[in-house]
Amino acid sequence: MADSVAVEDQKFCLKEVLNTFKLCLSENKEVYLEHYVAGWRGLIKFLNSLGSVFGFISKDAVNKIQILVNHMNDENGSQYVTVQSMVKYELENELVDLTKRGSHPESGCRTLLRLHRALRWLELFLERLRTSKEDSKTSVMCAEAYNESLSQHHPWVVRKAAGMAFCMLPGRLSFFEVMNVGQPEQVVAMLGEALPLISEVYQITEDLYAQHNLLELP
Ligand SMILES: CCCCCCCCCCCCC/C=C/[C@@H](O)[C@H](COP(=O)(O)O)NC(=O)CCCCCCCCCCCCCCC
Repeated sequence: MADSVAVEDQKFCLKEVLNTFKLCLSENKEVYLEHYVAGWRGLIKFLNSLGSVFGFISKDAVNKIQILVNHMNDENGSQYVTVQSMVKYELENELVDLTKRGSHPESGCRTLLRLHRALRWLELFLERLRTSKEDSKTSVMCAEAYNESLSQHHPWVVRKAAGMAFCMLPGRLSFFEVMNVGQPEQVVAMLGEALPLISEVYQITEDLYAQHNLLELP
C-alpha cells in the first residue's frame, strides 16, 4: 500500500500543476515563490517521466529551483516570499549582477529570470498542444515554441542539444496520456483552463522585470 502511494506520488498530473499555478497569485497579484517553485517541480516530474534524454534539461531546471529554495530557506528567507519582495530586497541590497557576472552569480533575480523565460516557452508550447490536430507532431510544436522564445537566450550548442532532444518526444497521444488527465478532449479542456493562469503569472513577472530593467540579467 505504502508503495503504491509512493508511485502515485511521483506520477505527473497536469491538474496538480494547474492547482499550483492557481495558488501562485496573491490577492494583489503578487507571485508567491513557494508555489512558483512547486509549479516547476511538477513540470520537471513530467519531463523526467519522458526519459533520460531530457536529463540535461531537468538537471538545469532543478539546479535553478534549488538556488531559489536555498534563498527561501536562508536567514533572509522572509524577503523571498513573493517575486516582488525578492526583486525589491535584492535590488535595494545590491545583491544582483546587473551588467556582467560578478559576485552574485546566484541571485534570485537572475535565477528566476531563466525559469521565467522557460515559462514563455511553456505557454507557447501548451497553446500549440491545445489547438493541435490529430496528426500534429509534438516535436515540431515544441521546436517552434522554443525557437520563438527561449532559444534566443541560448548559445548554439544548447540549441543544438535541445533540438535533438525534441526529436525524442513521444507522439501527441502518448504525450496526452502522460499528462494523466483523461481523454484527449479533457486534456484540451484542462489546457484551456491552465493557459490563462500561466500567462498571467508570466505577464506579471515580465512587467515587473521590465519595470526594473532586469530582463537581460547576465
Ligand atoms: C516536453 C519537452 C521539454 C522541452 C523543454 C524545452 C526547453 C529546452 C531548454 C533547454 C535547456 C538546456 C539546459 C541548459 C540551460 C542553461 O544554459 C540555461 C541558461 O542558464 P544559465 O544562464 O544559468 O547558464 N537555462 C535555462 O534556460 C533554463 C531552462 C529551464 C528549462 C525547464 C524546462 C522544463 C520543461 C518542463 C516540460 C513540461 C511540459 C509540460 C507539458 C504538460
